[in-house]
Amino acid sequence: MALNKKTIDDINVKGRRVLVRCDFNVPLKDGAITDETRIVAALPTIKKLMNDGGRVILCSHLGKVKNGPNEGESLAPVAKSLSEKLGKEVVFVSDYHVTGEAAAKAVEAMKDGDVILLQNTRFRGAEETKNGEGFSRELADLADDYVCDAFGSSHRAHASVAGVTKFITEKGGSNAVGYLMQKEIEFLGNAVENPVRPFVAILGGAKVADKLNVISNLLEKCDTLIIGGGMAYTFLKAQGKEIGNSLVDDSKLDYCKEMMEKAEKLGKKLLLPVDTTVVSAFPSPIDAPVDVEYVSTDAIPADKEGVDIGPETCRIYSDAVKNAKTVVWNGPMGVFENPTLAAGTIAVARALAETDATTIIGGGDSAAAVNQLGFGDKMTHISTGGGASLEFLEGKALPGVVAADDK
Ligand SMILES: Nc1ncnc2c1ncn2[C@@H]1O[C@H](COP(=O)(O)OP(=O)(O)O)[C@@H](O)[C@H]1O
Ligand SMILES: O=C(OP(=O)(O)O)[C@H](O)COP(=O)(O)O
Repeated sequence: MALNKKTIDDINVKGRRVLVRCDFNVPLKDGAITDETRIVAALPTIKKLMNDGGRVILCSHLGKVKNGPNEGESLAPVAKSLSEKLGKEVVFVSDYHVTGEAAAKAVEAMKDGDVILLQNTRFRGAEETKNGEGFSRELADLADDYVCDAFGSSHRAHASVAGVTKFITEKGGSNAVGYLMQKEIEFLGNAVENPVRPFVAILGGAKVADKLNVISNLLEKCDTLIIGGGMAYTFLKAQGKEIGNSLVDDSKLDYCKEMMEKAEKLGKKLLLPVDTTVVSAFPSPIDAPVDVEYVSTDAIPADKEGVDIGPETCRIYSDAVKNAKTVVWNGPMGVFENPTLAAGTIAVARALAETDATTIIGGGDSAAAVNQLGFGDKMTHISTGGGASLEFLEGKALPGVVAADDK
């Protein structure tokens, strides 16, 4: 699938300041990066721009930043990892203002081929997430050209993904996409344009509100839709079941009912867990020892929380992917970070590893899960985007792609 957008092969960056939006939203534990997939995936674009003599200004978000700027969501560990991987110091601008005086000074000191990393763009709050013109302009002021290589964030119309391009254009610069964007879109486009059937989609994880929305379009494309993880309980509640303290989006109960009706009307299989692993309290820290019970989804105790699919559901879901020819999976089946709650995610990962289907895994945590559990090299493609790959598969335009200049 050809992407009719300007790419980094179409621009000459020698001596120019190039702002590069990456998706460095990596999982962290005690300040250490637990999965570097997204960093490794960004390297080809960064190296190309360095080798061409560009002055590479990297930016990204990390986490949701719900309580304002904080060291726990600083990009400092990413700068360290990048420096090691590039064999050259990546200067980290730790200023929480992201585009302040410190950033301007660091940019001014750059020589051709240098790389710096700005602080977490979400430290600017709604200015970033509401695509604010002021912050977009400040970002553009730091650079001559802009490159979007943040595939995992390309479904977000945020200042550093979309808004910034308007001001780069105003000053006569180029807005291009990087190699990772090209690679992801070409691969996903080819795999799902005419998917080899049966086509099974598997959804899980914790970003319930976001991901419930993709189901309507996905049902039209796939043959079977499997729901696990934190996504499942809103469906179960919509069926009138008790879900205890499990994750839920109460505003989506009617929507879930509609989706179950839609699946039936279209003759598509929509699989929900028949049993679930429950705990009395969510483990803290997440990998702390925990006592579990396995219960039918018809009998979840009101004071318990569902944190993984149960053993019978593992069998049903593994069976459901056996004869698939294309599988797209986004979102872990349970709280896989805890070894006691990883069984569902392991079962599905193993089932995918054993099929001869084209298997596409999307999402930061899903990629981390598959890699940590040792199935990474058994999958056809591990996408750096979860929500982004789902929206792309739905056929939606991605703001990060739309904002790039046409060829
Ligand atoms: N039943 C559940 N309850 C709470 N959290 C869950 C549940 N199942 C999975 N999760 C969590 O979902 C997170 C991943 O969700 P998400 O960000 O949507 O996936 P991805 O990054 O792959 O797109 C993991 O941290 C995992 O612990
Ligand atoms: O991790 C991400 O998405 P994903 O969990 O869907 O893979 C991206 O970095 C986007 O992050 P966001 O969902 O906080 O905007």
